[in-house]
Amino acid sequence: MRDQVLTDKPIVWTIAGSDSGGGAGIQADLLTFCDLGCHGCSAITANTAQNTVEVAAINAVSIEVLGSQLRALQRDLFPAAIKIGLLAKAEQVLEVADFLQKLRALQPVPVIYDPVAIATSGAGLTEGDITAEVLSQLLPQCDLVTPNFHELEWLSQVTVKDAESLLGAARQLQSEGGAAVLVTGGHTQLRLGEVSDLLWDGKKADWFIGSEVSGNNTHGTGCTLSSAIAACRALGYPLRDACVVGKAYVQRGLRLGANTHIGAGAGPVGHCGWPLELVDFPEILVPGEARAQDYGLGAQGVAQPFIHGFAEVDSSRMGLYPVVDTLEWLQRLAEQGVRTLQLRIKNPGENLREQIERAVAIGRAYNLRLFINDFWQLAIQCGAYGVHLGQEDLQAADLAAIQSAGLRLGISTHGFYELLLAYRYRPSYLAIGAIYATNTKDMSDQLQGVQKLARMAALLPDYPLVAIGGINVQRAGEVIATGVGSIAVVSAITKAEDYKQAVAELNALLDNEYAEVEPC
Ligand SMILES: Cc1ncc(COP(=O)(O)OP(=O)(O)O)c(N)n1
Ligand SMILES: Cc1ncsc1CCOP(=O)(O)O
Ligand SMILES: [Mg+2]
Repeated sequence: MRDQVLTDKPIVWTIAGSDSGGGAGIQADLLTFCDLGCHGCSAITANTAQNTVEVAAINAVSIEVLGSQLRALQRDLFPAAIKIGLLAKAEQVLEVADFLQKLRALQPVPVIYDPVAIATSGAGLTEGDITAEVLSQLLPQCDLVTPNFHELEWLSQVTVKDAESLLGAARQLQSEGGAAVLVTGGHTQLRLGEVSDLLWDGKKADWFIGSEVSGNNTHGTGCTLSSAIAACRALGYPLRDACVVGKAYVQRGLRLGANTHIGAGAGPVGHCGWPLELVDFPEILVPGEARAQDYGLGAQGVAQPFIHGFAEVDSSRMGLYPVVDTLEWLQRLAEQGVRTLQLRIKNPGENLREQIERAVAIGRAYNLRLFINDFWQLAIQCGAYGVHLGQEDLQAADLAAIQSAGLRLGISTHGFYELLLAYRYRPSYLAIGAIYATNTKDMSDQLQGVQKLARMAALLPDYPLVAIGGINVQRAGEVIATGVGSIAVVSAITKAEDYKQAVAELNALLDNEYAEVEPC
């Protein structure tokens, strides 16, 4: 069992400077990798002499020393992701860029670069200027670069004075090197009390809004953030999920580490395990909300006013939730006592309205929680119990109309980022998928797995959550154990040899879990 756990750990490298004070650099990176379930390896670029109040020396290593570490790692410990921190001179930048180019030709590896070059005091940390080498050689080998405001100004050559110029600088940097840009807001607040990061990936801008934590233990936050993002990428999380979890990990370290006393100056940020509490996660800014203007999102055309708070479902545990495409299935399953159902018609004929009207009538007759997938206008017109919408539908649908008609709203999500984004609308439930591979719909690039589901479900313990995708009688137990109150299934019922037995077995698993959670 122990071996199994160890071999399952993804390998993450940090190419960075050692901080003799133990708060930043390699030391912070390895603590982060370990906390987030990865095996950390290191290639040291400089043996810095520092404590919590001063950087006394940098002590860059030679190209030979740096290169020999990288080559030794490559021979035996191929990385699932790489974090780069302090590169102390131009030759090091070129050595690492060249190495990465060859390594990534063998196999794609996500690379996250935290451009550490200026200390908080303003002192340069490099021997000479490395700007040209970073821009022309290193950034093209990186997937993400995580500058703070000063580093953004340095690399983009754009003066940052507000949200608009910040986005302009991020766009400039991204277009230059090709890497996505996450601008960290720890040093400058655009809104009082908020510490917000901007992600620009070349297509879309996202603001992740965190709340300020009072306290002086902030040393190593940039290193920790970029390492946490690298760890999450190694775990297979897409970029946005990795950024959101990384920010939450740092926030948790700031919050729980605020009262430790280490050194006379800025103490190290805490390393406190996987973030499982919603309080540490950023809010994702939604266009149309009041503060969007302060983050430069006010001028983007006519944003839909931000609508939140939809009619509630009567229980956070909606239980077994079959998703079916005919009225016959609705009728059959209602007769079996199933209470939560969805009508999901993907090839509508001319009688769509009539089908929805009849579905609503069945729903009323059996007192169902019946959700209509996609067709929200017809659902409103027919007086349905609720509608289910995907992420893309959120932009197109008239949420105000759904809300004012009193319909419940369920929203699909595929990871932390979408979960947090959809949660801002306070829908009636949030669906998470696909948990496993499924033949019902191509979800191959959006598989979540049970461990990630459990981590997402932990954030919203009392909120109605639905898991979907590849769930069957064999797998339902471990899904229900994550704490979700509902499992949505298609083929486990519609393709079952005996659908009545499938309903009974899935219900028994749900009842069993609920009985264990709720003492009578
Ligand atoms: C309960 C539940 N969860 C997710 C989905 C998927 O909805 P969506 O993302 O809109 O995709 P389609 O179902 O329209 O293909 C769902 N239908 N139900
Ligand atoms: C509609 C949908 N959305 C995410 S997975 C999925 C299909 C689930 O079907 P099955 O239960 O047969 O895997
Ligand atoms: Mg849909």
